[in-house]
Amino acid sequence: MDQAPPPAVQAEGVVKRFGPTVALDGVQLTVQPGESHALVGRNGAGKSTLVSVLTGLHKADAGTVTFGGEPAPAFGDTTAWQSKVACVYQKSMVVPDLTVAENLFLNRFDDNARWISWGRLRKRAEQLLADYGVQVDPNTRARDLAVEQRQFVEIARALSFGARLIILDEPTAQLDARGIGRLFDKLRELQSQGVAFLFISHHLQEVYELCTAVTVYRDARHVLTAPVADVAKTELVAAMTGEKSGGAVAWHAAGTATPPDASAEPVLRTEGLTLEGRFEPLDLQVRPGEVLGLAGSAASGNTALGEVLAGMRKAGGGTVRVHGEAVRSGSVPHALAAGIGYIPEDRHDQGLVLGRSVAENATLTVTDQLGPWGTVLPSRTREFARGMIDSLDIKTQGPEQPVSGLSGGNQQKVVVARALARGPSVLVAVRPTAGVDVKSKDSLLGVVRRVADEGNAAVVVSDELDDLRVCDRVLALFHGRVVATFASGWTDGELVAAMEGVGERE
Ligand SMILES: Nc1ncnc2c1ncn2[C@@H]1O[C@H](COP(=O)(O)OP(=O)(O)OP(=O)(O)O)[C@@H](O)[C@H]1O
Repeated sequence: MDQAPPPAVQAEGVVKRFGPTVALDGVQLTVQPGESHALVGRNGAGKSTLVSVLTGLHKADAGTVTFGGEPAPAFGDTTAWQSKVACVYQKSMVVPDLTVAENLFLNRFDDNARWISWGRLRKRAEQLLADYGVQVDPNTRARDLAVEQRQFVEIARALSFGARLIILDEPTAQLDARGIGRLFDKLRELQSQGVAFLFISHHLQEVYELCTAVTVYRDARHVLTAPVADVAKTELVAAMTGEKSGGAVAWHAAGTATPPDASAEPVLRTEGLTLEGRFEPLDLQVRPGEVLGLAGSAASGNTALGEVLAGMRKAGGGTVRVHGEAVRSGSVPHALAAGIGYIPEDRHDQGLVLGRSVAENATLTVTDQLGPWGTVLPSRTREFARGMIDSLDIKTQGPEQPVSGLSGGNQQKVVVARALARGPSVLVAVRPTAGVDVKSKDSLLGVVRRVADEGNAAVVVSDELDDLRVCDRVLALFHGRVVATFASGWTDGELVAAMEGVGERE
C-alpha cells in the first residue's frame, strides 16, 4: 500500500512569548500537500506570530516544526527557509524600482558566473514565469505591476526556490472581485500540482470558497481543525469568539432609531469637488444622523475622494463645507479643526506612531484637551485610552503598551480611537474594517453608526458590502463618476453590479 506523503508543514506544541504576552500557547497546525488550509481567529489570536515562526522570522520558545517530514531549518539560515516556505504579505516584498526579472533572481548567484548576463536573466525569468503560468512581462518594473500580478510574481519566486508551502496573509484585501477570482483560479491550479497553501483571512466567505480545511486559534490556543465542509459559519464564529451565537447585529441602517431628517441643514456639503484623473465634480450633502456610503473598487476614485475630504490630498477644484464653513483643501490640521475625523485605509503609512503607546496614539489629535494650558496630563491620557480600549475591545496589555506590540487588527482599532477622540462632526472612514475580525467588525461599524446617531455625519468609503450596510444612502462610483444611488435596502447583487460598472460604457 502507498504511504501518504508527509504533511507540507506540521507544527506541534509551539510556544511563543513576547515579554509577558503569550502569543502562542502550545499550538498545532498540519497542512497536507495540495491542500488549501485556512487559519482563522480574532485579532490577536496569534495567526501572524505563527506565520513568523513558520517562516523563520521568530524563533519559537518551544515546540517542533517540520516541512515535508523534515525538521525546519536552523534559525537564521534564510536560504534554507526560502526553500521550504514563503509568505505573500499585503505589503510588497519586491523591490519597486527593479524589474520583475531582477526581483525574481534577487540575491541568487549563478553557480559559476562572475558577472550577470542580463539577457540570460531575462530568459530565465521568462521561463520561470511560463513554468508557473504567470503572464507578466519580466521587463516590467515591479512598481508598475497590479497587486494581483505582484502576488503571482512573489508566488512564482517562492516556488522557484523549491518551496511547496505558500502562506497568504489577507491576499484579497486590495483586490476587486475579478482579481480575487483570478487569484483563486491560480491557487487551485497550483494546488492540483501539489502546492499547499495556508490562507489567513477575516473574510469567512473566502474560506468557504477556497479552502478545504480550517484551523481556529483563540487567545493563543488551538481550538479546532476540521474539513471546511463540516463546519457551519455560525460554528466557526463561535469557535473564534468562544461564544455560543453571534447575536443580533446592531449596526444596520434599516430600522435605526430615527431616519436622517431630509430637511435639516447638511453637516457636510461639497460643491463641484473634483480631482483630475480621480473623480469628476461632485455635489454631496450629508445631513445630521446620516451615514453616506461611497461604494466602489480601488480604481473608482472613492478612496481619493475620502482623502480629499480628510485633507490628505488637495482638491483640483470645488469646495468642502462643514456646518457651512469652508474647509481649506489639502490641509489635515484645517480638516481636523473643522471637525473632520479620519480613519485611513493604510494604518502604517498614515495612521500610527508605532513606537508610542496605545494611549499616546489614541490621543494624538486631542492633546489640547488633556490638561490645562497646553500640558498633557498622563492620568487623563490613560483614562481616555482606557475608555477607548473598552468600547472598541482593543486587545492590549494596557494603555502604556507600544502599538508596535499589538496585532494588526488591534492597531486598526487604535486608529479608529484616534479619529473618534475629538468627537468629530464628520467621520470619514476608508475601508474601516479591513483586517478586523468578524466580531470587532460589528462593534466598529456600531461606532460609526453611533457617531451619526448623535447628530453628526459619517462617510464610509468601501467596497465591502458589510461596511456599506451601515449606510443610510450609498453612492456607487465607477471610474470617478457616481453611477447609481441606493437607499438602504439594496440587494448585494445590484450594488456589486453598480460598483463593477455593469451597464456602464467604459
Ligand atoms: N512584537 C511583538 N511584541 C509584543 N507583543 C506582540 C508582538 N507581536 C505580537 N504580539 C502579541 O502577540 C499576540 C498575538 O498577535 P498576532 O499578531 O499573532 O495576532 P493575529 O492573530 O495575527 O491578529 P490580527 O488578526 O489582528 O492580525 C497579541 O496579543 C500581540 O499583542
